[in-house]
Parts: sequence; structure tokens; C-alpha cells
Amino acid sequence: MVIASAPWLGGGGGEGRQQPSQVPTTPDALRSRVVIVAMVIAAANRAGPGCAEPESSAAAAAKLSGRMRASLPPLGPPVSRDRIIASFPKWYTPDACLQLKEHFHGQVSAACQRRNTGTVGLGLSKAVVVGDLHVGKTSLIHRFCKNVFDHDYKATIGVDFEIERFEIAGTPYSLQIWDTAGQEKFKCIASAYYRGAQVIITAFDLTDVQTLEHTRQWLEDALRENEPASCFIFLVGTKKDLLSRAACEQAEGEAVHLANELQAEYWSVSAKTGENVTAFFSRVAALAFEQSVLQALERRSGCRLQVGDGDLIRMEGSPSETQGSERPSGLGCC
Ligand SMILES: Nc1nc2c(ncn2[C@@H]2O[C@H](COP(=O)(O)OP(=O)(O)OP(=O)(O)O)[C@@H](O)[C@H]2O)c(=O)[nH]1
Repeated sequence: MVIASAPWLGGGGGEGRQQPSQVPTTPDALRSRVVIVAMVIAAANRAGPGCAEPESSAAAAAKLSGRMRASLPPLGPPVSRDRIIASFPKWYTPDACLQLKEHFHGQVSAACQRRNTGTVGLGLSKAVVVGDLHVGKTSLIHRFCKNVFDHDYKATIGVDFEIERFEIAGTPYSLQIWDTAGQEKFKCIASAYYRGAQVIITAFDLTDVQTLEHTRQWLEDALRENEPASCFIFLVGTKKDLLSRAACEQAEGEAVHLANELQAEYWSVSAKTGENVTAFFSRVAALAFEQSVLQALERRSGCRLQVGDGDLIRMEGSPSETQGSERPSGLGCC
């Protein structure tokens, strides 16, 4: 696919298309805007600490805020059923997986139940997909985001991205998936968008062993623009439908070996049949979400949350002691 890069988007995580704000101009619209602002202020004052409001005004504010809540439209359309993640998605193979656990971290589940996940950044994580040309990066993303598959090859020029919305443990969360060009001549454009990635997906073609060997270099380039200790790395073998079971097992054996070396989680997928595609991205989203919530909780408490085996969590150090800590919570906790 021919896609122009979008420099106005910038390279960091969290950015995206922004709708211009709707500025009311008619008297009616202005009046309703003033009313809403007054209601928000009343509700905020009421919730503020040490606020000694007259009871009647507090009650009025409560009524107003209740009415406001009832009249506000939902934040967006509901997510589709296969984007609702209630339990922690499983790995592809235990031989090369980032976290061998079956539940969300206890602290994360509790925060989600209490709706105490904070802003969790913008509720959005950035994932970049890198790898040789023609390995099937665009096809993988399109199968997941649009449920389509195109037999024709159209090289990606520069970068493109999709945003997929999830509901994870009852909390809205989005994954921004960046598709990058595999062709050497576009590499300098694409690499400008590696920064700010929480997830790096290195793709190779299961039918072409050379593309597996090249993943090492792709990953190195992507990690150069990021903090290695804070990234989840995935190694993904594509075009699974083209291999016999025996050939697939052999290719997977080599890939799992490399995945362990790269400290990556391994997946085999097919964009053509859709095999493992949703499961893979669900796993990506859940890991990124959990890490974001843990980091948000860590920032709030001013302590470092350490994830141990199971759901154990330990808080240590004062804020000053933990500042500059390189390894975020949520990583390396198999
Ligand atoms: N059989 C089969 N073909 C696939 C699969 N995934 C991709 N292809 C084909 O492989 C070719 C390349 O796919 P793309 O998704 O365009 O590859 P890409 O990695 O994005 O390529 P660049 O944009 O150049 O980096 C296309 O002809 C696809 O139809 C798959 O799972 N099975």
C-alpha cells in the first residue's frame, strides 16, 4: 500500500489525530456552554477536599452533576466483542513468552474495579511493526483492524498507523499500531516514528529464513530510539498458511531460539486465514495496558511497585529514592 508519512503527527506515543474543538457561536449554544461550565465547577467544588459548601448548594450541585452524567453521551461507540478483554490473554508458546501468568496483576484488577486507573497516559499505547519488505506487516495490521486480506503487494511508503480501541478489565484502552516500510529506501522516514514505542513487533516471513535473520537488525534500530527496558518485544512469524505442519514446526524452532536471545515473545500468524491474529494483538494490548496502569499507580503513590511471582506486589523507597529508576514495573515478571 502506498502511504504518505504524516509528519504533523510527531513521533512520540500518545499523539494522534485531533478534532478541532467545537466553539459555540450562537447565543443558545453559548448559554448551554455556560450552564455546563457552571455545573462542572459546582460538581468539582463539591468534590474538593475541605470544601465547606452550604448544604443546599451542595445538594443542587449533586443533582446537577447527576443530571449532567445522565445527559452526557458515552465517550465513544462501544467496542466490538472481540476487543473486550476480561481475562489475561494467553501466550502462543511457553517456550518464548514474556509473562507466564494467567491473570491481571492484583493491583491492576483492583484499580480497574475501583475505576482508579487514573489517566493511564492517554489510555493509549504505541506499537511499531518492523521487518523486511514483503514479510506481511501491512497485511497483519489490516487483518486485525479491518478484517481484510489483499493478495496484491503494495509497498508501504514511509509509515501508516491504525488505532484500535479495546475494553480491558472494564477500562477503555487504545492501541496505536504503526506500520513501517520494509524497503531500505524508506527506512529513514520510518525510523523517525520508532520513538515512544511501548511495544516493538518484529515480523518475519516463516517461508524465508533470511527475513528471520534480519529481525535482529530491525530490533536494534527500533530499540535505539527507545528505552529497551521499557519495551515489550514480540517476534512474529507470518504467512503460517503457506507451510506444512512439519515445516512450520521447524521454522518455529529457530524463531523461538532467536526470540529467547532477543528477550521477545514469539507468535506464528496468518493474515490470510486470520489464524492467531486477534489473539496476538489482544496479548499485546493486555501487556501494554497492564504496564501502563502499574506505571500510573506507581507515579501516584510515589513508590516503586515491584511485580514478583503471582500477584505479589511490594512498594519500596520514597519518591526521591525511586526517581530515575530505569526499569518500570510490569516488566520481567515471569
Ligand atoms: N499467503 C499469505 N500471504 C501473505 C500473508 N501476509 C501477507 N501476504 C502477502 O505478502 C505480500 C506482502 O505483504 P505486505 O503486507 O504488503 O508486506 P509488508 O511487510 O507490509 O511490505 P512492505 O510494505 O514493503 O514493508 C502481499 O502480496 C500479501 O498478500 C499471509 O499470511 N499469507
